[in-house]
Amino acid sequence: MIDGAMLIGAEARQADKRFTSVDPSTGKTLTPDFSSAGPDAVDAAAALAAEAFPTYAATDPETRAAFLEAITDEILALGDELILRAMQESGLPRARLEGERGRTVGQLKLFANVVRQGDWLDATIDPAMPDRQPLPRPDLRRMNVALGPVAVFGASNFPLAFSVAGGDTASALAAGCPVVVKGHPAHPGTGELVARAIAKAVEKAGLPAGVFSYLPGETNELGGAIVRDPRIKAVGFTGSRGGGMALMKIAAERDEPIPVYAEMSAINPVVIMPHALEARGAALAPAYVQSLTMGAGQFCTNPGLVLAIAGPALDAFVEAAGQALTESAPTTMLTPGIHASFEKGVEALASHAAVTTVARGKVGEGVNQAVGALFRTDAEAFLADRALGHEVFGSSSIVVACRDFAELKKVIASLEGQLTATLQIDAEDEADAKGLIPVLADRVGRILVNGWPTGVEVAPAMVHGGPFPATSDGRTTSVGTGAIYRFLRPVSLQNLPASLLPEAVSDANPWGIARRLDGKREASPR
Ligand SMILES: NC(=O)C1=CN([C@@H]2O[C@H](COP(=O)(O)OP(=O)(O)OC[C@H]3O[C@@H](n4cnc5c(N)ncnc54)[C@H](O)[C@@H]3O)[C@@H](O)[C@H]2O)C=CC1
Ligand SMILES: O=C(O)CCC(=O)C(=O)O
Repeated sequence: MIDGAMLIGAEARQADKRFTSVDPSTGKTLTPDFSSAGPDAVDAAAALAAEAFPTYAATDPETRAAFLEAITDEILALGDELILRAMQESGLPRARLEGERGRTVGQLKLFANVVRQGDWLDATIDPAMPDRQPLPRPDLRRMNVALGPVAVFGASNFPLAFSVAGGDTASALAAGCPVVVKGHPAHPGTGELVARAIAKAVEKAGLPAGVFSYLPGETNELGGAIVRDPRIKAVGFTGSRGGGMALMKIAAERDEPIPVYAEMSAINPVVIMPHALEARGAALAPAYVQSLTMGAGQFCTNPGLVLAIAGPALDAFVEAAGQALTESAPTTMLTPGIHASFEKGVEALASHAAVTTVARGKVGEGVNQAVGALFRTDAEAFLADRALGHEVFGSSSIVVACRDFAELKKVIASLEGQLTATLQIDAEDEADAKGLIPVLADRVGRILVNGWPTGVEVAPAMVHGGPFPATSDGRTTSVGTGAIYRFLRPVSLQNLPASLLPEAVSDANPWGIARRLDGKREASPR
């Protein structure tokens, strides 16, 4: 059911102030209208979350894992209503949204297994050494504990997998943190459906209602009020650099500053190494254009920058890429605002004196259509104007021709922090590529070879992060099992009698988790 409510724990409430969403493919306003949550709702949701925190954080792994799995059941039970609403609100096609639902459910299940397996607790026991000279060693036991209620800002470009029940929510709930979601105003109906599914799972699991609340709204005041609330202890965010920075500032200025894990902007350099360029430059073009234009280019992993050494092989690549882009179909963007900012970004590049427009995609009928754009410049111009390295969110990319390898390295070193870097290499390029790895690792969260950066695997070894401004904290990842560590902190317990020890570090190990005992990894009892 969608009736425009906000969810304060189990309670669906309507706010007097309302907002609407639009179908970006038609520009028409959708029904119903939605509650625009105000300060009272923030206060009530944060109070419930704080009340729920001690009980929820103390749940045993099996209870918490079963709850995460119950959320997946409730999401799947929404059936086609969820997909149809998400299609209407985002302009994304059915197949993409069905895939995204699969990813959302898969992420929750993955975190359920993570919770059961127990490595996230990092349980570490250094037994007492009462006879040690010159001083005895105390009994020390360390484990991770949940931070407290977490605010989650869903992303517009993944209305399921990075939104209400997305990776931030899944990892925070897995860590034992209640979640207050600030719903993205571009897909409030989708958000409400998923929020109601989570609330049902909370109820069925017999957990305190404050484990999850959902606050829809279109104002910056709402987001600010959630982050300012003293009961909120961490923030997960995916969106614009401006939005992420604003929330970081608010969080830092609180009486008690809190961490903000914001994933913001990136242009994801692709380096085509000389032998690969020579041998198969033109052949690389179609896959590059496909990665660039997929989903109207609305991925933070979109390949927005190509670096290579100038010459006939690069010219052939650019020509083939231009040709492929010319044939690319226009695609509906997520919101009128995102479309307008894409057009503005493309216009700024197109009118730049040092930039050539190589090609544009097909122009279509209708509103909010992304027409792909490919540009070319040289390294000197790129290095002289930082604006050329700013993200244009959508299917826009710029090829930078470098004089030689030294200049190419200079361009890489000049880049802001990025989510990804891609190397296209042949066997003969490997020696030079090896030298680039540390330079790239200094700038990005993920380095990939002979692939394309869009499409992030949800896996234990994934890093979807990177130095600022790709994210606000390059020590973390927002995708994959590592995302749980953003919402945990270590606590050391010294000389506690057995009766006071939490299960995770008690001698009996009733949860059967793998631990580190006296510096050595214990064999996993599982
Ligand atoms: N890094 C990424 O993955 C993504 C980046 N973007 C970028 O963001 C632009 C706009 O897209 P949106 O999804 O609308 O992102 P946005 O950053 O404008 O909004 C994201 C969420 O943060 C809230 N918010 C934004 N600014 C705020 C502020 N100053 N104070 C409090 N709350 C605030 C919004 O209400 C929304 O819930 C795109 O054109 C693109 O450049 C968008 C989607 C994903
Ligand atoms: O490419 C993907 O699968 C994920 C990209 C992403 O995280 C984003 O666009 O926000």
